[in-house]
Amino acid sequence: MKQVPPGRSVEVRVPASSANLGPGFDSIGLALGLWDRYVVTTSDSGGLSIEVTGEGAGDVPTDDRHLVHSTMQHTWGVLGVAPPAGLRIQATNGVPHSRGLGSSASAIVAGVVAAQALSAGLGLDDRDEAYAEWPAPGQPMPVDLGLAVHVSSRLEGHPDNASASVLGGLTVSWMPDGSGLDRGEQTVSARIALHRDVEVVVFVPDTQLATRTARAVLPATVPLAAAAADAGRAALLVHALATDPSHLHAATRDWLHQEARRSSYPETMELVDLLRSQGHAAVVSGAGPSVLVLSTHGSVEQVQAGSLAPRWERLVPGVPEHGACIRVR
Ligand SMILES: Nc1ncnc2c1ncn2[C@@H]1O[C@H](COP(=O)(O)OP(=O)(O)O)[C@@H](O)[C@H]1O
Ligand SMILES: N[C@@H](CCOP(=O)(O)O)C(=O)O
Repeated sequence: MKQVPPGRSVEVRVPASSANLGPGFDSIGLALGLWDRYVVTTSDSGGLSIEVTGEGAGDVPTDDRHLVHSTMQHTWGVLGVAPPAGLRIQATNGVPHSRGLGSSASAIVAGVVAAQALSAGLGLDDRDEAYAEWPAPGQPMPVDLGLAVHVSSRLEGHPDNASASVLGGLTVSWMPDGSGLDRGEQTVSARIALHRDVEVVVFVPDTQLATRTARAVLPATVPLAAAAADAGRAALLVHALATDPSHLHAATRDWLHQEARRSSYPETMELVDLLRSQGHAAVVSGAGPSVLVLSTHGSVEQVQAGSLAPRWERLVPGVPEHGACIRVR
């Protein structure tokens, strides 16, 4: 088996994401302009070194349990290459953890694309011909984004966050035969151009909620009427985001997951209810507890938390056109 060579270094930047956007549960995602940055370097001396600054510093493990590291090992297994003898990961994290902003997906995507990039030129596929020589520092390093969507979605367990972090912008993801993530199907994503007027506001609380905990309260089955209503609104949501933002308020109604999780994030729903009563297209961001408002450039200043403001940090992060970026160091 070929081994990832020593002496390679890449810089990887990956954006946050907001999943669901109301009715698009487990399928629709939007990249947000909050970024994690990693420098990943291989060496010929054994051992692992991980340094973390920013979000998660002091909380995430800095040994082989670190999510970026474990994801890289998994990805090298998928690619059929042996890991390098030594690995250094320097993380500067800007994506808040356990706030419904896709931090775990960002970390997983970083691990997948870093592993792909560092294995370039090993003759693993046709694309590799171009990397017979390791590129000069500063060069962008393209990777197979379709593979990145698939591998990161399977590791994350749902494709909405990971797809947006890989591709940027607005994404809709699905499994071609519809039988779910746990049977090995390829995950596919469509990248949809956002209407130029769309702008987003995010309200981030101090409190955290693990996605696993928020998923545990969801029912295994839902009434047909709820599924039908969400399907219609999800279709309208794509139209509203791509073509006609005047429909955003109606398009962000959801009957599948937000009410079922209300007791997990009462303050989140209090803010969602307040903003929606004022006509803003507010939703729970991912599994919460952050709140996302889909607005327009002209209306964004009107999107305020009012009397609830002290509990929330208000951000206008922008929606990046591109997702994960990889450069040679
Ligand atoms: N950049 C990162 N580096 C290492 N671990 C991370 C990173 N981001 C997230 N994680 C792990 O993922 C957990 C949060 O994941 P999750 O509950 O899915 O919330 P989120 O909505 O932020 O994705 C963190 O507690 C941490 O264990
Ligand atoms: N579709 C998922 C999205 C979870 O997003 P996160 O950012 O909270 O991890 C869900 O709603 O469970």
